[in-house]
Amino acid sequence: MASALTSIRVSGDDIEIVNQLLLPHVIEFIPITSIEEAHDAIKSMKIRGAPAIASLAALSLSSYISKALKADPQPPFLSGKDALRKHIQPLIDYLNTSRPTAVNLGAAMRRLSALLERVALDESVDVPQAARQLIEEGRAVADEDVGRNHAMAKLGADWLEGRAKQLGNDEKLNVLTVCNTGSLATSGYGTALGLITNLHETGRLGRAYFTQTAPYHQGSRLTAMELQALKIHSVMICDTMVGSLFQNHKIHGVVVGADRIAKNGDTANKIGTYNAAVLAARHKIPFVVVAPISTVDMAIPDGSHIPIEQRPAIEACLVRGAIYPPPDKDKPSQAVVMFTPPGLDADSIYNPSFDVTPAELITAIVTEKGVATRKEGEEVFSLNSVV
Ligand SMILES: CSC[C@H]1O[C@H](OP(=O)(O)O)[C@H](O)[C@@H]1O
Repeated sequence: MASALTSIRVSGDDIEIVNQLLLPHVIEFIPITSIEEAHDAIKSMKIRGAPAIASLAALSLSSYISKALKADPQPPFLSGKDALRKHIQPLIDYLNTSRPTAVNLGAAMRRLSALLERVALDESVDVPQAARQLIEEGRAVADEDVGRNHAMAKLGADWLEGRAKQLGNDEKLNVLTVCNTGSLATSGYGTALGLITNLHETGRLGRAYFTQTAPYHQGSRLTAMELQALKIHSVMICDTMVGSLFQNHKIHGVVVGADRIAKNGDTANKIGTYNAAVLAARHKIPFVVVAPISTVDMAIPDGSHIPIEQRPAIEACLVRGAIYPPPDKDKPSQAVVMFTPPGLDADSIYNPSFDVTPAELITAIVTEKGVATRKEGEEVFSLNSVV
């Protein structure tokens, strides 16, 4: 199978991430040696993608505890259960502030907080054992990701093929995706891009279309690179061309990832997803969300409760070059081009990083547990069977 790119590399306590701000022109792995560096990498989008940022946050906590134990078998925060809880919980809370919309990060941090609470209260577990359990749990968050991506990819691919056949289609499937949901957005294989990869590997894929996904260009910079590495024949379109594509080409499905799915199925995903969903409904094209169970937030009733991250105005003004971030006085970058006249400031730019697609525009929601569809005449989902 063709190699795919890797978002995170782990060797014992050592963590490296590929700096996604430099892709596709520069492939540079940078070490993440502290909780603060992990937080910065997520916030600045050196690493992005809902599952990938959850994995990095969890791994960075594991590495922190493991390295502290190796440096000093009795670090102060291991002097007792209370000290452990008082030291570790603020680190978990801090990691959770790095980006607001993707719920996978919050789910991973809640999972580690719950374990911390359990071991702190469990008198049968001593402090070193508690520390080891936290280390293992953080690593498990990342390790579990690839297997579930393969599972949801197959479930989604099989469902999409079945739906296409129901609609009288026996050709290979042409699908459109938005943003990047592959190995660079996860711990491997991907979610929506995993579904496309499964269709390719099983000889069921016609053509994969993807949008550039301005302003961060996850499509033209990252998805293009991943599909090339996977040797999948694909076609890139500008975000504004989705309607024309649907008017002039046979598309059997739109498959996208998610950052947070509300209890009723409303889904927050990369900006531009809602546009594609409205156009897919107009053209009666199945619209499929592919995401792990950790993306579903059953605590919120609908999409109006999902926090939408507003990104810095400067990011919306740049034509992506080889080198990002924007040039600064110490390191003038030769590759970044300002796309707008100077002087545009935060009040002149609207730059939400995500939008919310209402459940009524979504045909199916796929997790590693199954495929949910809306009941006939229903505008919302019941997701209990897939979480
Ligand atoms: C499987 S990645 C999910 C989700 O994350 C991406 O956002 P970002 O690149 O800003 O982290 C995009 O919305 C993907 O669909």
